[in-house]
Amino acid sequence: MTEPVLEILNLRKNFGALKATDDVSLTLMPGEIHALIGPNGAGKSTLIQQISGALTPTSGTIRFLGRDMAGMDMAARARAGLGRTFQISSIAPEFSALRNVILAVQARQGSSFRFFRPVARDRSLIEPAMVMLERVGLAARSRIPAGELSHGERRLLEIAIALSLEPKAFLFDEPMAGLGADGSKSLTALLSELRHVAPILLVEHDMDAVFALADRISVLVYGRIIATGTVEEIRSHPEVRRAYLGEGA
Ligand SMILES: Nc1ncnc2c1ncn2[C@@H]1O[C@H](COP(=O)(O)OP(=O)(O)OP(=O)(O)O)[C@@H](O)[C@H]1O
Repeated sequence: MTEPVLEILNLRKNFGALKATDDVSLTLMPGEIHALIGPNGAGKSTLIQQISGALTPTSGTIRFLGRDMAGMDMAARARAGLGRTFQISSIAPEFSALRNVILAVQARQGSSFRFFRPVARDRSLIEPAMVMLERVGLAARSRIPAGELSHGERRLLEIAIALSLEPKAFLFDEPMAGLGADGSKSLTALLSELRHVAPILLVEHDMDAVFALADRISVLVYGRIIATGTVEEIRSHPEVRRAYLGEGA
């Protein structure tokens, strides 16, 4: 049987009396996009933050590639292959798009032997960095300072940086936020391909994107998962329609 890449078991996070995560169990399987949807305040960010290591669960287990992540901080989880973007921006605005990706490639390769070498002329860093920029469609913008890129382009640059770290799973927290229709469309196409690089746990309010992308959807309401299923199962689920999508959905 195929093992999940990420497995969450009976996770709970209390903020005082508030059960922000209330006995959540879910899996992320190889090759899939698993979308997590729910109304504002349902606990989506709280859940993602526990997976990334920004918040410590009250109880429960998070396993990544079979390993219990309890006690691992955010950096250790990132090194283990948990790729996360959109909440902590890792972009240096004064550096070119290329240089931003080079720094990530260098971090991945380990920089100790390169310390005194001029990074900008090191082909073993430039070539893989350009491959990442090409993959996200930013190759033609490689020389532009990151601070001058559009909002949508910075999203793509964040993905190129995340890709350089060779993730084994992606956590994407509202990647479509603030993008126009064109930006959402191209990011949707990119995420659809990225699932083959590493599976994606996707928190997203843009339901068009969710319905276009998700292999499975879990619906979170008041910290609890009320349903997990395919797009069709979730669209026709009576409790989901009542609690979240509305009867017109
Ligand atoms: N640090 C905190 N201390 C106390 N309560 C918190 C804290 N962080 C979140 N909460 C509460 O936990 C609940 C879940 O919040 P969370 O931000 O995870 O929801 P969300 O589903 O991500 O919402 P949104 O869609 O608006 O981003 C909310 O009631 C929120 O007010």
